[in-house]
Amino acid sequence: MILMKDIVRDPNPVLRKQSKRVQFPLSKKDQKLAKDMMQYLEVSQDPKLCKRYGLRAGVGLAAPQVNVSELMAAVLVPDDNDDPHHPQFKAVIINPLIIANSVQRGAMTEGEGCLSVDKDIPGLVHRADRITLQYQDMTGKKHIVRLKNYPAIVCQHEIDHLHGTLFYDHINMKDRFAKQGDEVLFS
Ligand SMILES: CNC(=O)c1cccc(C)c1Nc1nc(N2CCN(c3ccccc3Cl)CC2)nc(N2CSC[C@H]2C(=O)NC)n1
Ligand code: NI
Repeated sequence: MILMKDIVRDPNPVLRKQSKRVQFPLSKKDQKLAKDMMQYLEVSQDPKLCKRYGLRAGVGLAAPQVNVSELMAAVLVPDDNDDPHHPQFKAVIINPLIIANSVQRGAMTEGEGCLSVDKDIPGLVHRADRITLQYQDMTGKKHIVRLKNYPAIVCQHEIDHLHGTLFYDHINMKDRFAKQGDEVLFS
């Protein structure tokens, strides 16, 4: 089970490395990693279990955050009314590729948090509002999905981790909450 002690913190250089492609069929190690990362998100989103294991709640976790420089991340974006049975987007995304970005930009009004960044870094994190994401699932099957708003933001945040980018790299430090043109803001 992944616990907070297993999560690498900024400025550990592993968070700035380029991850390597994952080969199929998945090794036993990669299968366990994928399951453990998704389990972390599920446990962290259950208030009782989150408290019991001393976790920080998250909707995304990337392999470099647990010290594995591979192109793999788990994403679990719950449904708005927090219905655990119908998440907005739930997937282990392997060798992900953003194959299209909307011109329209988007950002979360409250900014972003990251399990690997202990301090709060306020500011709008400017991203594409919609993306077309290609990834392989744990069986190696290729998927192409179109995402917008929260799920799109989370996937961009996690895919950034795979290429050594952290969310605050996208904040305009001179004017942290300045909108970029007709950027969509949502909470
Ligand atoms: C500095 N201001 C802020 O952080 C921030 C502040 C307010 C609102 C938002 C929306 C903010 N932003 C933000 N909030 C989240 N959570 C909201 C709470 N939630 C959660 C909490 C409890 C149970 C279940 C769940 Cl679901 C877990 C996820 N997550 C992310 N990110 C950025 S993309 C990856 C994702 C991530 O998992 N980070 C650890 N950003
Ligand atoms: Ni993060």
